[in-house]
Amino acid sequence: MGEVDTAFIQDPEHRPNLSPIQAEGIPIIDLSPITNHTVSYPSAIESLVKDIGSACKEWGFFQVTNHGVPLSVRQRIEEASRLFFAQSLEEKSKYRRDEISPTGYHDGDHTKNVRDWKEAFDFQAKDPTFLPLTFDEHDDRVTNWTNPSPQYPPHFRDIVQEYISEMEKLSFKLMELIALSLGLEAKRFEEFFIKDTTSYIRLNHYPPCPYHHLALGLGRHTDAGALTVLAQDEVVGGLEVKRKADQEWVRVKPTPNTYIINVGDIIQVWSNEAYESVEHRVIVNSEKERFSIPFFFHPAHYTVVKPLEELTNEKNPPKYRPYKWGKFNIRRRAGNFQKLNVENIQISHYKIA
Ligand SMILES: O=C(O)CCC(=O)C(=O)O
Ligand SMILES: [Fe+2]
Repeated sequence: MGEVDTAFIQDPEHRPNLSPIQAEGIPIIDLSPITNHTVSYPSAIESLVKDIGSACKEWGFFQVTNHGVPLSVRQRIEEASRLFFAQSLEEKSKYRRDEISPTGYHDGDHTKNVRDWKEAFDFQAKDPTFLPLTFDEHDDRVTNWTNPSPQYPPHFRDIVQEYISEMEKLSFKLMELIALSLGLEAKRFEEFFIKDTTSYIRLNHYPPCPYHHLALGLGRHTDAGALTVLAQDEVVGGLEVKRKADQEWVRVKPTPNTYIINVGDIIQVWSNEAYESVEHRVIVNSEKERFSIPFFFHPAHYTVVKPLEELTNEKNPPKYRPYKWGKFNIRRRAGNFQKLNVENIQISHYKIA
């Protein structure tokens, strides 16, 4: 990534704190009541739903154990990610994302107009994925995105696809628990994700950064989708979450074979802010590289997102105007591509004042 480049330098108030607060409080939730089929007491599920509800309310984040995702599937994708990024830039650039085909390799992302110290590879869960061609509200044209197929490492596509299907299974289960925790039917959200999902996986590689005190691996942001399921590197931490209780950045300590879950902007809107999509960011390390793999669980592009009727009433009127998910999504992704002169699209733009 070359020499010191001012594009990476964060404003002083957004620079990392070099003696971070380690988060003890981010709840670790044991999913065995739903993954272990011998456990079928309603009371076990009931307390699980309660724990998920409190975590979503208090943190917007939680970690899961006994999640049912085979460790071997995770190890295979982690290995594939390492092998892919270890190649030369020339090789990786053969699979570079562009405005026409926005999946694949990229290393020039910006978050809030500051460049992120990382490289990444995006892979859609459905191939092809249908999305609006432009973010112009009046343009109904739809396009399809397909995934590139790197030659190396061997079986890359199969490995990634196998992992994605595990992530989808887990996400459907989590959405059921979240629905129950909001007092809704377990399958309330299912219809939005069954057909034409726009979910995708991102392989992230954060190389060591010589000016880690000035730059970030990924600038502060909320996730735009419904849910994110993140596999964080087991050794090199770096994810920081803005603690709702006091607005301090706290570091999420890596725990082997757990997934970090956070609710995204869509759940914030559906729940009419019962649950909030919390800001997070990634710190880089001066010596060690770090890898992570978020899975972004996203509905079909034509989904109109708005506060659910069951969760709003006269006393608690809708806090957001309806918006089309696909338009919002591609506008956000376009903003990450390059430096814009305007602020990137945020969910707050749809807030009813
Ligand atoms: O790398 C991480 O730990 C977090 C990544 C993330 O927040 C994102 O890609 O949206
Ligand atoms: Fe994120």
